[in-house]
Amino acid sequence: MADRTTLVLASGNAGKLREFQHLLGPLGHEVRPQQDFAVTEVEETGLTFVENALLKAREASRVSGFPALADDSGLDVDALQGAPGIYSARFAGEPKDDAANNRKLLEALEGVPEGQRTARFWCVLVYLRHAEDPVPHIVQCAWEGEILAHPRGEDGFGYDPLFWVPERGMSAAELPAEDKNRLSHRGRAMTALLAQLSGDS
Ligand SMILES: O=c1nc[nH]c2c1ncn2[C@H]1C[C@H](O)[C@@H](COP(=O)(O)OP(=O)(O)OP(=O)(O)O)O1
Ligand SMILES: [Mg+2]
Repeated sequence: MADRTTLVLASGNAGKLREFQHLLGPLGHEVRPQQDFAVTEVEETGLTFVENALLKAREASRVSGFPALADDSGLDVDALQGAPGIYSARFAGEPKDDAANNRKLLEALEGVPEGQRTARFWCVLVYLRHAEDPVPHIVQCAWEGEILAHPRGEDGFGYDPLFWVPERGMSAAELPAEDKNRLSHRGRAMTALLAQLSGDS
């Protein structure tokens, strides 16, 4: 990514937008939400995070004419054999609802004791220089944690209130934004993507 790139974030998620602006703004990059260009949500028909991220990035770049960054992410819970996984955003059905998803996750894990509630967030980032870019930059990162029995904290988004961060002894929704950005699946994936892109124009 060149110095001071303007890119479109191929996401309708305000929580992701906040985190990417925090990660990329200080480096001089302008992160514009896809809503600025009237990009509408694509159907996430892939069977993997990477396929879904590619679909989102391609559409946002096609419509906006800018390089696009897409994030497809989700929660992988061991006791649920990897669910909700790529279906995390709609775990409790349509329309997407974080509170309903969190309730459904707690129900699904009822009776599962501490120690067997291990989980991880996955984040797959795709960067396309243009809509027909045949060589997308792709990174995949996980963030290990455990699913709490009760929500804690007010910050973040999505499943953050139920995601225990062992290395910090608090939930992801209790972590200061700066710390979440440094530790999280998304923060570390962005760092890895920037490393991959350095030297690229
Ligand atoms: O740091 C996170 N903290 C809490 N929850 C998170 C995080 N990262 C992903 N998640 C959850 C939210 C959503 O339930 C799913 C992502 O689904 P995903 O399709 O990638 O995003 P989305 O539909 O909200 O927005 P969009 O597709 O427009 O980018 O995983
Ligand atoms: Mg989505």
